[in-house]
Amino acid sequence: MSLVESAAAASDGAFDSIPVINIRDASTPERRASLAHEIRSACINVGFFYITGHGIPQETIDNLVAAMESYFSLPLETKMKLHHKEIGPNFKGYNPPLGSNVDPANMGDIRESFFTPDSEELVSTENEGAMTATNVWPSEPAGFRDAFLDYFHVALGVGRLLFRLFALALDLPETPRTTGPVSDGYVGIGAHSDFECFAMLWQQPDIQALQILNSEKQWINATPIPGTLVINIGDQLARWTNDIFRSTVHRATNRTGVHRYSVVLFIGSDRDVSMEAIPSCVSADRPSKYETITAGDYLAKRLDEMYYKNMPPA
Ligand SMILES: O=C(O)CCC(=O)C(=O)O
Ligand SMILES: [Fe+2]
Repeated sequence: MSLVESAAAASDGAFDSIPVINIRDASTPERRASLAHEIRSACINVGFFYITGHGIPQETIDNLVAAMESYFSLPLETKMKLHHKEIGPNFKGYNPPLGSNVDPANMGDIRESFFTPDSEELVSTENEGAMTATNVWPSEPAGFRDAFLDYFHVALGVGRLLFRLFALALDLPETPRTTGPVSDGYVGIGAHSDFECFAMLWQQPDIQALQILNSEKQWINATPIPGTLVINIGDQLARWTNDIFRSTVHRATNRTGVHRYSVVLFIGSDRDVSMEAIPSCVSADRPSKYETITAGDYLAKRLDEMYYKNMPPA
């Protein structure tokens, strides 16, 4: 079936569960084709899936979570010394509770976070706009940077494999070169779709917080499954696929009274890539929905809304 036909035959987002896909064995073209088939169905129907068999050692995750626990339990004044809005416009550093508001219907996102946006070898230290320029690291705890980069390097390998599988799921060559009961108000992070191609989320076991919205306007729990990462499609990939791959709205709220940690790695397209619908995702019945924009300009616009424009008056 073509992509457009698969999309027309799909369930139209009335999902009630999130698929689990084991990516452990992706070494042969046959296995990758079979994984791509599963991923295609998950992306068309849900926009979210869990992966098992990702190969990120538990110790790497444990070290990162321990570093996060030490960092986030520092006094607010210490963390505020690296407030990203003071450092500059490029989203590097600490983001305090209520420092963002992703859903303009809300008053603010309660979660706090730290932006460590890029691998030091990969990212340009030039100021080229949102999420570029030199990384910022807290001076304590001492192991924060190493713990983060250890996780980042392994997780990026998983992200690169997923990119190949997404390409296969879109009938493209594996290595394409593209030219072109929660109350509202304050929640951990309000209802939103992600901005980049896809996100890879490690979430703390035992705490239910992440929920994803289906077409019936029901919130479906993305309950933590130990040993998995949650993968979800973001808006860049939805634009490329003319919404055949679903960028599903989600939110996270922790009402347990116990701290919850999550690690989100957003995998996006290079900044200068122009995001135009893939031809196989467009037909007479399904005209192209989005204007063409570069990935960098799109990301900058969305970040500006979330961290500045949507903020309620102080
Ligand atoms: O913490 C979570 O479970 C989700 C966070 C999220 O959706 C985001 O940072 O975009
Ligand atoms: Fe998100």
